[in-house]
Amino acid sequence: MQLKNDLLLRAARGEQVERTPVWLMRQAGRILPEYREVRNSVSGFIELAQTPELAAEVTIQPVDILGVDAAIIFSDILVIPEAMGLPYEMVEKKGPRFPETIRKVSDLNKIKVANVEEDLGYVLEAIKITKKELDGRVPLIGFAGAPWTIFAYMVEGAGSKTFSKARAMLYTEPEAAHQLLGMITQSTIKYLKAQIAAGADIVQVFDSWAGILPPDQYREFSLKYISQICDAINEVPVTVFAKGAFFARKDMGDLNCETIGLDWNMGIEESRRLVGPNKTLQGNLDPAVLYGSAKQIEAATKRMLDQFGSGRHIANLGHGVYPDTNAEKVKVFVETVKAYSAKLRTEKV
Ligand SMILES: Cc1c2[nH]c(c1CCC(=O)O)Cc1[nH]c(c(CCC(=O)O)c1C)Cc1[nH]c(c(CCC(=O)O)c1C)Cc1[nH]c(c(C)c1CCC(=O)O)C2
Repeated sequence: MQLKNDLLLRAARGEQVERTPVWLMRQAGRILPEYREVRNSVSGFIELAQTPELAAEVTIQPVDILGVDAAIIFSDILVIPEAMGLPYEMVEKKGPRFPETIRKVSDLNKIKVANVEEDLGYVLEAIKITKKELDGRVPLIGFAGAPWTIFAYMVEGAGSKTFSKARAMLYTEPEAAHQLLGMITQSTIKYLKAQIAAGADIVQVFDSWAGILPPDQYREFSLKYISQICDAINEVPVTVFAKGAFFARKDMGDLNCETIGLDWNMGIEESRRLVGPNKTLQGNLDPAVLYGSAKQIEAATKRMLDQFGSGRHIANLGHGVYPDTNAEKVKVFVETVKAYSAKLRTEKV
């Protein structure tokens, strides 16, 4: 099916665009009252994510309501550990929890490489329904967690400020760590390929906990596996977002992917120098700017667009939108990107 708005895909591939495409990480979710309504009609997040018709509905809400240039499939990065044999719970107001964890070599017997069609069929079905209902309005983004971030949850068993158990394992059980990272990587490649076969137009890898590793360990235990994923996925453009990995930007410039996500601590001009000219950059407005006035949001968004200039860029926040953000403020961000980038790009030509 021909897309009516393919700005995101063209920007990812480095082609000319009339204006900068814009979407928000975590756009499908609690910032929208319409989401909360659907969410309240079921037992919780997991049931919602596992009901393809409802997952498709909340995936499309931000396209209708916020006017973003892409939909991202409603799911979670933690479906991979579940498909590998470690189920998760979503504890209200606290986040994910794994009753079983991996800490040592023998624990690897509890898990397997995911059987994607069988165990994640509900995500693939949600993608198919979403594609049909979007009817080519905007591209659909598929996603997965980066192996290191998934490892961190599987070992730690929950979110954490330090992920000290996961970090300890890199020293105490490095071989088991590599085995687990390898299994996650294989599962993730199968999963992303299945999402693409089901209709995802582009995929993003989230390394949310990149920033807690020292640079040498980041290279050995994270980038190595992200690089395998990038090499395996050639069907659609790939985006890598590694939160806090400011020290790895130069290495990320060598990844076999189209787009690198920046968080809001990463300087834009410095990132362009480090990453080089051959990648699209995505980001990176501070999500807290959306707590400011409409005037402040407009000014900060314009400043960001000026800094990215006429180079390859997809506008986004520097991390997921905070759940208590007012949706009207998100619209100010989206509208400002659309209007101001169109003006910048016509002036520059
Ligand atoms: C680390 C991570 C997770 N999940 C995700 C990441 C990587 C991105 C990031 O760094 O933010 C990714 C994710 N999670 C969700 C999406 C859906 C699509 C989107 O709108 O971006 C995506 C892309 C839905 C979700 N995932 C979750 C919710 C909230 C559940 C609810 O409705 O109560 C949603 C909408 C739950 C979740 N899931 C996770 C946590 C820590 C939590 C609890 C805290 C929180 O709510 O943010 C793990």
